[in-house]
Amino acid sequence: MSEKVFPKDFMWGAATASYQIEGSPLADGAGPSIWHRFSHTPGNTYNGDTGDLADDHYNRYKEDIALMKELGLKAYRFSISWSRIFPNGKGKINEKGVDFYNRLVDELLKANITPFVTLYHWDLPAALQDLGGWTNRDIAYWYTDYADYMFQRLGDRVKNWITLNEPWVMAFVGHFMGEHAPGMKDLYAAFSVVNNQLRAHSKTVKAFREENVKEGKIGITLSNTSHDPATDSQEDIDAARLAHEWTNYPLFLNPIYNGEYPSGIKEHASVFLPHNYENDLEEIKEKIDFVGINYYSGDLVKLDTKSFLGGKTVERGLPKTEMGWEIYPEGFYKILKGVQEEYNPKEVYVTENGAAFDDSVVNQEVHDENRIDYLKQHLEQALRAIQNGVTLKGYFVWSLLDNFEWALGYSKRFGIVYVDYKTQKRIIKDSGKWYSQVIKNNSFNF
Ligand SMILES: N#[N+]C[C@@H]1[C@@H](O)[C@H](O)[C@@H](O)[C@@H]2O[C@H]12
Repeated sequence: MSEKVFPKDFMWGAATASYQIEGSPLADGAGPSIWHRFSHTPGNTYNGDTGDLADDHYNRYKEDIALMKELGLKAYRFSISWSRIFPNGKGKINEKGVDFYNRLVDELLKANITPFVTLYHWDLPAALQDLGGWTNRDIAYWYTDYADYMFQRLGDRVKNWITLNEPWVMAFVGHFMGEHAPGMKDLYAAFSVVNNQLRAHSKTVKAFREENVKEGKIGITLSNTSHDPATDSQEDIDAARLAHEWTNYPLFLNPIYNGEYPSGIKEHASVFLPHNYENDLEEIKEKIDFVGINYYSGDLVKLDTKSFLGGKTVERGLPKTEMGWEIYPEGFYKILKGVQEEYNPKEVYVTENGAAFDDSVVNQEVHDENRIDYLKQHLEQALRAIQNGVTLKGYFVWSLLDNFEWALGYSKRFGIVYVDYKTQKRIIKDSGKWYSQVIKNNSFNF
């Protein structure tokens, strides 16, 4: 057995998102989000599940923060529901919505837990969707006004800000595949959403600098799947590279760091980018303080001229999680090493990593050895990345609690804490107890 020791002050945390855990989506003057609308539309979610109750975190946040303290979390990543603050997305402010997040932040600080706030985790105010949502160029102003208002209200206590969560998923799963809110199936719309999210992100970074949030840092969280070529043929190598540029961090970091879309996207997909997008690139190029990396799995990519951007994924035959995703820890290292080599961010945080398994309660315990194994294997790769020059400063496990897994509803459990949705009872899983020891020792045995 070898002990894997992390750097001193490594930021150990857990992550959640507003619509996935809070419940009470319309409480105290909040407006509906596109996920409230989407989940209440029959056929859109597993079993017709909605976020109406979820983990009832809106009412149980103190209990959940006590759990975080018991686990010994150093940090907690959560998102703000835009439509609690601006019920119509802009204009009238809902003070009771602001008050909830003020109380949440104050309770975290009382527990000596550092808040990491995600300003947008997919729950757009429905009123803005009625104006075109992320396909409307004006969203960049609406979003920046919302973000700037949050800097003003919480910036005295919240020092770590994430503008957008997984903008690729928002753009393509929500606007091309139609499987997430708002349920569109339009590739041109999806690419305009990419561009408008980048415009909104960079305008917000500028607003953040102007607000001069003392000791504040701002970044973006990006989804990633490790894509390797299925064979060593040049066509598969090219297809894998293109899949990487399209679905992973380059699609957003290349404009942010280099002021242009990745070369493969310009060559093979520029027709889908908005007219005159080039005029936005100078403004989009705006320094950020950290990059958030989300990672779950990897795949192999093979040339397939019938697929978008000419690549289809094939499997390695590895063990899978309940999501049907192959468990590929090596890919975690490749993504972390890759982002450092390609963009050299000042700081990197793993803002999500975790797994869904078929958890069951036995005598009020949850023995999820498979999740412990998944976390061990991935943390080993995270440490390897640090030892190989990656400026990795922290790790947020996804997720603190079992929660609403979007279109899959409550059928998938990612938490290190089990939630009985009927009774709202929380049970710390064996993985939560294991993770708590990792945090306490800043190390683990492998
Ligand atoms: N699926 N899955 C789990 C997890 C999802 O629950 C998060 O909300 C997203 O940020 C990201 O997709 C990852």
